[in-house]
Amino acid sequence: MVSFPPCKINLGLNILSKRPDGYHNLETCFYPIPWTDILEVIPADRFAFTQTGHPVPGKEADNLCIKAYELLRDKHHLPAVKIHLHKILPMGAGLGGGSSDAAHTLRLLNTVFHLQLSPAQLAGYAAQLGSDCAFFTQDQPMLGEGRGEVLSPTTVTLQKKFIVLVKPDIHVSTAEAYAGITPRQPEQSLGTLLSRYPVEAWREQIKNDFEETVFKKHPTLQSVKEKLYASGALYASMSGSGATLFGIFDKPTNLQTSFPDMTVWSGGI
Ligand SMILES: C[C@](O)(CO)[C@H](O)COP(=O)(O)OP(=O)(O)OC[C@H]1O[C@@H](n2ccc(N)nc2=O)[C@H](O)[C@@H]1O
Ligand SMILES: Nc1ncnc2c1ncn2[C@@H]1O[C@H](COP(=O)(O)OP(=O)(O)OP(=O)(O)O)[C@@H](O)[C@H]1O
Repeated sequence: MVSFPPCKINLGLNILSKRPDGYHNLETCFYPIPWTDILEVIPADRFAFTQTGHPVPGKEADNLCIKAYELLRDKHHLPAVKIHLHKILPMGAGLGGGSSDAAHTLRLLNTVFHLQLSPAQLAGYAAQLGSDCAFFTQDQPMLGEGRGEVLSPTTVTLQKKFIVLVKPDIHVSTAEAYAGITPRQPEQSLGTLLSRYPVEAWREQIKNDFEETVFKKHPTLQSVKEKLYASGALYASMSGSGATLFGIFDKPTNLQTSFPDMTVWSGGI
């Protein structure tokens, strides 16, 4: 069985406090974007993992698809499978591609082997694989709290809008980005702000707390954001801990020629 793990953008990202377990409490709105990897899981005589497309850095055994399989195999006595991942999404990009692959491996295993795991059980397993993973057990925008795994529905919608993602050739480590932050409680919750204002007004209201320190270290990212606004974006921001910037537009917009040496994706929602 095949699935298409999508990526996400973060509409706003407030880092609220540091936790005793070393993670940070945050609030964000995860929004799914239909730019995807391709993932196949089929029953097999022996376990095998193959991978094409962009090479995934690190040891193969650390691939989140394998970690996801091992997690469910140990709990539910799964038979062997063959997993194939075709990697399209940029990595270390703030788009959560690896997290999505992990969650979609769980979802495929649930379906292929009729495990009948509930959405809550799937989200619980996913959260063991990474803070962003639980979100990808859902297919709609969600508010994320806790370390990102406490999810609740939101009415925020970007329907009929167009998104441009720009990924410069810069890598930002998530752990390092968190280490550069001084957490603080915002005056108004992100959920309230997102529902109260139209996209055009978010520029003054909604922010990503990582931008200040990450932009200081990589000024190119600030200039990409400015160029997105200059190109007509209603709202532009960095996603996650970077380095992808996104712009939300009223009409189809293709900016590859504006960012010739960067990876650009654009599409409707
Ligand atoms: C930046 C975001 O993408 C926003 O959605 C996420 O918070 C990152 O989530 P993720 O990549 O799934 O993160 P994990 O793999 O769980 O953690 C990577 C590292 O990021 C830091 N981390 C992550 C999430 C969180 N709420 N607080 C943290 O401090 C920790 O140092 C952790 O060791
Ligand atoms: N299936 C996978 N796809 C991508 N990366 C993977 C995968 N499995 C493990 N990884 C490791 O995870 C790292 C981060 O990948 P990912 O695509 O999740 O980054 P990201 O978009 O920055 O995530 P986030 O938004 O959570 O910060 C990679 O550099 C790689 O070493």
